[in-house]
Amino acid sequence: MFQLQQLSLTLGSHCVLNNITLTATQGEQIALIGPSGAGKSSLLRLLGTHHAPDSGELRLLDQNPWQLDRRPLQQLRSRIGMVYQAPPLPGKSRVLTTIAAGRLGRQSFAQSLLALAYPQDIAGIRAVLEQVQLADKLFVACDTLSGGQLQRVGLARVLYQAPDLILADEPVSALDPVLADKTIDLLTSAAQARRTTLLTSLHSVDLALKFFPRIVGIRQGQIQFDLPSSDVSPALLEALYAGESNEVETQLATSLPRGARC
Ligand SMILES: Nc1ncnc2c1ncn2[C@@H]1O[C@H](COP(=O)(O)OP(=O)(O)OP(=O)(O)O)[C@@H](O)[C@H]1O
Repeated sequence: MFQLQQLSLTLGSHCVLNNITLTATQGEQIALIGPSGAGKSSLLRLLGTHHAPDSGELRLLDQNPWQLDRRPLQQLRSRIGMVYQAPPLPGKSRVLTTIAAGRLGRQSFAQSLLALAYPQDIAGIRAVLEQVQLADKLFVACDTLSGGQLQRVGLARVLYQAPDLILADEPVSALDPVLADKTIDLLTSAAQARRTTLLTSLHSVDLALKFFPRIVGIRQGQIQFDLPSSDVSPALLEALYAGESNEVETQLATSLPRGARC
């Protein structure tokens, strides 16, 4: 499904990912945990092809995205679903249209225009909204929703897209604990039903251990452990989260000269 081999990423003058080796097979469900600034979002964005690595090898759905032309790269991206902490949804757009847009990458330009102007599959869109308990919001504009509701619309859009790989970055950060639990349950169940590979960053270690069979701990841009959840001990977690995130960022910022690479 994806393979990262000794991969490094520098953003600005920060070495944000350093020598990452990570593999996932089809249908695997992995939680990514670690302190703030550890590099979780950067790793997800790199897998989502928003960042190109400085060095190392990346295989994504059996392809190297950075060797593809524009059209095949677009097709590859349409097979990846990103769930964001704050989904970049167009405020004036209705929820119905926003969710219909989840499938645009798989359609022709003409089909896409038609689907946006006159969404056909209203029953299918309503069904995914029901899953995130927002069926009553089908026709409302996105800018009338709360942060937690927007997060769930973003998740519904990816469920509707039905991609081969879901990359979720803090998908429940705006939800209360009960709803967060239900939403991660839904995400993992939906992924399991379709054998979709799922990589999710989470600040809640409890949710990670409860729902994910495999846990990857990341700190200062490096993988600290990659273990079955049953093997993640309190000592490992203490070491992973030791110190302040500010300290981590300061160390990364000061350890490299401006413009340096990992
Ligand atoms: N565009 C950028 N330019 C320069 N540095 C960046 C950029 N994006 C992220 N960083 C830095 O990369 C490091 C990792 O950031 P990232 O957002 O991946 O961490 P994270 O583990 O997701 O943190 P959080 O849990 O707080 O969301 C941080 O030090 C951050 O300041």
